Amino acid sequence: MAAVLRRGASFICLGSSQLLSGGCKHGRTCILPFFSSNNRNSSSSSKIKVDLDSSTGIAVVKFQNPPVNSMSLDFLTEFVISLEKLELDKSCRGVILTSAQPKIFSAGLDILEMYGKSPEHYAEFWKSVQDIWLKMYGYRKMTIAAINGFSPAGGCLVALSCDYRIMADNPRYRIGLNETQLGIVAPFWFKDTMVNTVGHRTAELSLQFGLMYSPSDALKIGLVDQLVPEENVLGTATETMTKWLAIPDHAREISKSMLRKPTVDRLLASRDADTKNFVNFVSRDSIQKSLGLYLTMLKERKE
Ligand SMILES: CCCCCCCCCCCCC/C=C/C(=O)SCCNC(=O)CCNC(=O)[C@H](O)C(C)(C)COP(=O)(O)OP(=O)(O)OC[C@H]1O[C@@H](n2cnc3c(N)ncnc32)[C@H](O)[C@@H]1OP(=O)(O)O
Repeated sequence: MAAVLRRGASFICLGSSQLLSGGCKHGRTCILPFFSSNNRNSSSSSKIKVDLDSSTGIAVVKFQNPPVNSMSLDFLTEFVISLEKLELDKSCRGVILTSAQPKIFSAGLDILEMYGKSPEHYAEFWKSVQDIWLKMYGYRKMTIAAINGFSPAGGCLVALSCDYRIMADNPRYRIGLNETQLGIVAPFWFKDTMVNTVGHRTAELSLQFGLMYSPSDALKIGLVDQLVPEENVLGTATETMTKWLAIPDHAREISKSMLRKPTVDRLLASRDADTKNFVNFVSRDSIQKSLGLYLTMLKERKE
């Protein structure tokens, strides 16, 4: 398995062992072109666009998986590769996640990856969901979610896994872990991430009802840290990142690790069991029926 990277005008082919240390450990082929000019490095796979300004150390990672940035297996693979590459890049100190799609940060996991597929496919998909959360929640560099639209379920998890969340103050947007509304269950590590952010009681209400919060309600419960006018989301995220980067990296990193490592270790200790649980759960006829009804509902809403 090889990945082809292009730096400036040259192409580099990487074998899987290099990918383990330098980027992809997922055994999937990826093509990530790089264009350098002055202090900026831009790379764009089909679903993730990375723009790194090495003079500030800030990378902007944009989701570009229209129409709704649903997190398919391909999306998750490209996403984790981009984060791994940035983590290894010494010129990068902080990463801002945002969406290239209007009005949607991410619609969460791609439901089609959990519907009507084989157990082997479900297992592969779930491992990629675990990978992205493990990468993000334990990420060594500073991360900010610049939430410029709807952010249900997996989209909310990605935002929760960042160190700081800035959301567009648009009363139409919603964010939350709405899994129960689909007839499915947020796994324990989604729950842990929520509890660590908003506290146990709020998480109890939030997860059981599958609550989706308006930006102002999300701010009240601490699900997001700051609201700004929609057009200022990315600018504010960049200013905020600059303030965080005034803290020495090693001190911030160790503090983050002390707080988050026990939560990460819990999944690491039970990844296989968690995957089996997911496959068994999602393969049930009743769960497939719920997901099918939900997909139909999404389509009929438009008619
Ligand atoms: C013993 C028990 C142990 C328990 C063990 C636990 C096991 C674990 C269980 C499983 C856990 C899974 C965790 C799941 C996490 C998730 O993320 S699930 C996904 C949740 N997401 C949603 O509910 C969002 C649904 N989408 C929307 O609400 C809206 O689309 C939107 C985001 C608000 C955007 O609205 P709008 O702009 O109006 O666009 P639409 O017209 O609705 O959508 C456009 C097309 O996109 C399709 N689509 C939307 N979301 C998804 C999605 N998440 N996946 C796949 N496809 C999606 C939508 O159907 C439209 O399709 P077309 O009609 O074909 O155009």
